[in-house]
Amino acid sequence: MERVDHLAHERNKSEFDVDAMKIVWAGSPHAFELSDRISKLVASDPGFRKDNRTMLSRKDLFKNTLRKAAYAWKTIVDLHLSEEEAAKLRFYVDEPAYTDLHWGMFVPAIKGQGTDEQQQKWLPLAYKMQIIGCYAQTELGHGSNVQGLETTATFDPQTDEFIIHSPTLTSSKWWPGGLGKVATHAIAYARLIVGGRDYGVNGFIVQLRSLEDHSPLPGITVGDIGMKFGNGAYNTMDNGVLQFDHVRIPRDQMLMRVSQVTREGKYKQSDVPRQLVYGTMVYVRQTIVADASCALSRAVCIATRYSAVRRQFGSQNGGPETQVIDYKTQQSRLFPLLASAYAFRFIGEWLKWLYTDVTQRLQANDFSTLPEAHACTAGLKSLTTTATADGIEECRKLCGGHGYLCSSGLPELFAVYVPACTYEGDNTVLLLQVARFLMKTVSQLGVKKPVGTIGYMTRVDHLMQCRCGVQRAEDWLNPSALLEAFEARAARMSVACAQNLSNFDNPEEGFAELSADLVEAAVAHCQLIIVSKFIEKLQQEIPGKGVKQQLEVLCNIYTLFLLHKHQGDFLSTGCITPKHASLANDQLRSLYSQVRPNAIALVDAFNYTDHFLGSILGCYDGNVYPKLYEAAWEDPLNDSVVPDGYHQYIRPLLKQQIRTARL
Ligand SMILES: CC(C)(COP(=O)(O)OP(=O)(O)OC[C@H]1O[C@@H](n2cnc3c(N)ncnc32)[C@H](O)[C@@H]1OP(=O)(O)O)[C@@H](O)C(=O)NCCC(=O)NCCSC(=O)CCCC(=O)O
Ligand SMILES: Cc1cc2nc3c(=O)[nH]c(=O)nc-3n(C[C@H](O)[C@H](O)[C@H](O)COP(=O)(O)OP(=O)(O)OC[C@H]3O[C@@H](n4cnc5c(N)ncnc54)[C@H](O)[C@@H]3O)c2cc1C
Repeated sequence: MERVDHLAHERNKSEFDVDAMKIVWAGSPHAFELSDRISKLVASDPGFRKDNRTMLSRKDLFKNTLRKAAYAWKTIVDLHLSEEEAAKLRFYVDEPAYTDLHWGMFVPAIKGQGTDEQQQKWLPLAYKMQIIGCYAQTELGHGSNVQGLETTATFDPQTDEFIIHSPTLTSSKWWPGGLGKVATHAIAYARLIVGGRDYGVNGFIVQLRSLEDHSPLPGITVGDIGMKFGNGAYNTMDNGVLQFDHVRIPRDQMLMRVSQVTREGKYKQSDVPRQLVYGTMVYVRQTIVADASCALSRAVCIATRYSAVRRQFGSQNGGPETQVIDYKTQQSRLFPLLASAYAFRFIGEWLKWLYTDVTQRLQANDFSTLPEAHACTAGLKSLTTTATADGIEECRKLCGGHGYLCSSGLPELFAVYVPACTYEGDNTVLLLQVARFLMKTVSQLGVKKPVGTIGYMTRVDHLMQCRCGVQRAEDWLNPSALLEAFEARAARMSVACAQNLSNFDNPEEGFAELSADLVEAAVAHCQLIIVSKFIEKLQQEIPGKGVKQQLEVLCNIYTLFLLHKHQGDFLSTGCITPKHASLANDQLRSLYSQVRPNAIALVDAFNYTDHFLGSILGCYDGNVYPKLYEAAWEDPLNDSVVPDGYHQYIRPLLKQQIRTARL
């Protein structure tokens, strides 16, 4: 049967080179080729089928995930895939699994916190998957408060071992992915006790299960913590519970890059900052920012394509009804999300650069940029995951009733994504870290020159009193006007918090009292980072017909949408007047019209296969209705026309004879 492209008329409207945009989205021609090849490989292999996920019981679902993970590994080995290709393959398999924690946290923790000898011993085993690791930090009683962890690692000088112990119920490890049913080893975080003294939390490599029969080793109690939110979704992951009963490990299984315990039982601190114990979290937060654009763009792709297919109202003289994408309300909800997906893509790229830079500096014993890297990764992780989780849910609503069907892909995408607001640092807790960094910067103004993303604070005197020069709606397209408004807002909110804080005798009490305002100041600062990096990106040369123009439109939409949404901040800090706000809104409306003919091509540029999207509403050819109709009949409930339970529960009801006055 000939395949009809129901969105061809939309694709013909586009005003830019989609293939060139695909390369910008991927990051480079190499990255594009890699993604394109591996995504097609996964999509064409029935071994990676995922359309039945939401209908499986937890046990079947989990076993199927184990099968897929093993199959993915076999594919990687058989095809001799490189590390980069293997990571892409796991990404396109698109199913949370123990391997995420093995590759994403266990390996990086050993790399970041292990000594050279420890890396040489453990990494080859991990790379070959002869051991499978997880990252066991969080406990039943404490997740955010890492310093409050209760598990102990007590040095025994007699045997040259650490005794790992869970002294209370609340000290049980709780949540680590891969721990529940799979991991053979964990990086367990525990309080280091040497000679009766508590040296704070450190990482230890602990074997949990036998490498012969997978049974827990003596002293280890381990299991899964139970069903989580949504069908399918994150239930493919075995988040686990773990208790240690005086488990002994050799001394050299303490990760010793940051601090060491000698054979004689002496504690020694390296000359690297103690905060490096938290280094794995900085790394993972950076990857979460990069992933946010993937999840959001996926939802946006589904909602945009479906909005062009779906028609409601507005038919005249028997002509077709209006495509819902033509409603300004639909555009004002959808296009800022499209723009955010691009903005997050570029901020993810930039953050990766920042992370690489800080890692190289750390290796050369330059620790100066670590606080900024921590603030950026924490703040941007918080901002992008919150916006993405909210954005996916908005996309579901943008798809009306059909968005609520699992076959739209959106419920599962939301359920998989939403814990990103919590894991790897609760989003509010992380913004408070940014706020601490901001307050420290303001308090040191005049003493220490702010640099990098906080560099705008060098112009604080100007930013505190500058006036917005916008006179016509088009003036809002001027990057300097936009940047100055965002810088002034961020600076004024931080300075106001610092001034309020100075009224408290006890700074910690003040910080707690003002924490809601501090979080808002942190948001303003992080939004400024995203806006300024998007603008910087556009100062580079970007090849391809019309590509740069499209990105300029998206950058302006992202920025003016934020200004519109947070106009309370801009107005109350006096950065803009109501007139400026209204001009920004006029400009935003006109930008929506400019993006409209290009909307489908802009989501095509993500280059997602139908397999990866996993959505009938978002399929490339837009042939939504026949596919929805067919899929309904695939549901196991439709296996028989008369449902199981009819004879037990429906027929007796229909046949009952009740004689009462009322009935
Ligand atoms: C909230 C904090 C940051 C607070 O820690 P604290 O020790 O009380 O810190 P403090 O006194 O405020 O600060 C001490 C100091 O440490 C700095 N700092 C804090 N974190 C980092 C870091 N990551 N890198 C570099 N520096 C860091 C702070 O800025 C402070 O610096 P300062 O003293 O001001 O110079 C921390 O404990 C934390 O990170 N909590 C969140 C826990 C978390 O993220 N857990 C992740 C578990 S793994 C996971 O969820 C896996 C995800 C699963 C998946 O991907 O599938
Ligand atoms: C799906 C999933 C996977 C996970 N995987 C892992 C893993 O592999 N390994 C691992 O070790 N952990 C893992 N975790 C645990 C995760 O890192 C923690 O849940 C997370 O860090 C949040 O900590 P918490 O649960 O203690 O939240 P809490 O800190 O108890 O948060 C509860 C509420 O208190 C607020 N709050 C807390 N502290 C403050 C404060 N100082 N000021 C103001 N408000 C505050 C928070 O904002 C939140 O609203 C996972 C969690 C999930 C959901």
